[in-house]
Amino acid sequence: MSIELPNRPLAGSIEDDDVILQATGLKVHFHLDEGRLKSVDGVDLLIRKGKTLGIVGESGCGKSVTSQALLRIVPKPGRVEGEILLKRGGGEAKAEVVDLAKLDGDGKEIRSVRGGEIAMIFQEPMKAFSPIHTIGNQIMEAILLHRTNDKKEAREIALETLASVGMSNPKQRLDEYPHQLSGGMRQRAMIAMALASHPKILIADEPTTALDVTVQAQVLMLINRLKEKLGTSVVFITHDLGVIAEMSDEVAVMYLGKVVEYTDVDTLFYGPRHPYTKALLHSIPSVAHRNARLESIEGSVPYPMNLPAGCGFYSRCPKAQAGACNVADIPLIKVKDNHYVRCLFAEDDKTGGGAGQ
Ligand SMILES: Nc1ncnc2c1ncn2[C@@H]1O[C@H](COP(=O)(O)OP(=O)(O)OP(=O)(O)O)[C@@H](O)[C@H]1O
Repeated sequence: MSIELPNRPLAGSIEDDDVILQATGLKVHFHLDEGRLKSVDGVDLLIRKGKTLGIVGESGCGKSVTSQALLRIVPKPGRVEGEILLKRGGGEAKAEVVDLAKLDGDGKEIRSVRGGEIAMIFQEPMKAFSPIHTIGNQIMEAILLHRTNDKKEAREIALETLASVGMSNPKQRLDEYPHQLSGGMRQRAMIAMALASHPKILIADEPTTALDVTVQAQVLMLINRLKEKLGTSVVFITHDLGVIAEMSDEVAVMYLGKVVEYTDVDTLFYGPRHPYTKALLHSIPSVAHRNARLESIEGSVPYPMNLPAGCGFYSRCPKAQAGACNVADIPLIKVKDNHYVRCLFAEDDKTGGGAGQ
């Protein structure tokens, strides 16, 4: 497939060696009887080799639908538009760039990408497993599909993978059913299944939200360790900025279907520019300000249908100016190298006001 390479809305593109996926102008609109629901509305993302891109924002801002779009598993009547350029192959052969947005969502090619180049883990592992097959058979199925035709070898790889995610008694687990495992162990088994096919990209959508704090910390550590060892790129989706700090190299802050701030993790915490990012940061407890009152962001994320013109954060923003912010869509503005902000006043405030202030 020949593809015209896009311009560079962010610091880099699929032409760069370290970029494995580039989404440009990604939209997911649900065409409902009541109107068009714009869940994702013009998102640009870069996934770099061996790095973690964190996607953060409140409930309903479009994080999960963005990840569904990357795998082309958006439920009907959702429609994916824009470009999702993925490098496939590599190694001996030259990598081929494929636009996942143009593929048939049920076709052979996207099915080989799912669980091949890109794997996904969710909050609820029961969604990933069939209750009627053993853990071993399900992990082996992924291996037989993407790595080897030899059943004996596939069983050995499944065993190794289960051991590598810290599963106790991995040999016994192979023959157990998902309901026989604890929540934390099921999460590990799902990570093993996702990694068994050696994906280039692992998408983790709130994988630890349902776990207790200790198990959560173990699973996060495990993902970071495996990322280092295997060089996997990770897209980590969460509403929790503490988790973002621990996991991410770069961060996209989403609000109402759009990326409102995009930068490296240090800049996000120590020099945020978007009023929404600042509000999010002020709503988490910090060790330095343990006694300070926590601010919550007033109001809620509007429903993404029949939205008025202008900035999506207008109705909740302390800096909003009528006649400026509510007139036309606000572009993502580059404020410095690898720091992009969707706010007309991003350049005014160079002091940041983040977690370190
Ligand atoms: N299948 C669907 N049909 C119609 N609307 C949907 C569908 N899935 C999501 N939406 C809507 O799209 C918007 C974005 O949803 P999404 O699940 O991506 O948000 P999110 O940021 O992941 O939130 P959460 O953290 O609660 O999962 C929401 O307004 C949601 O109601």
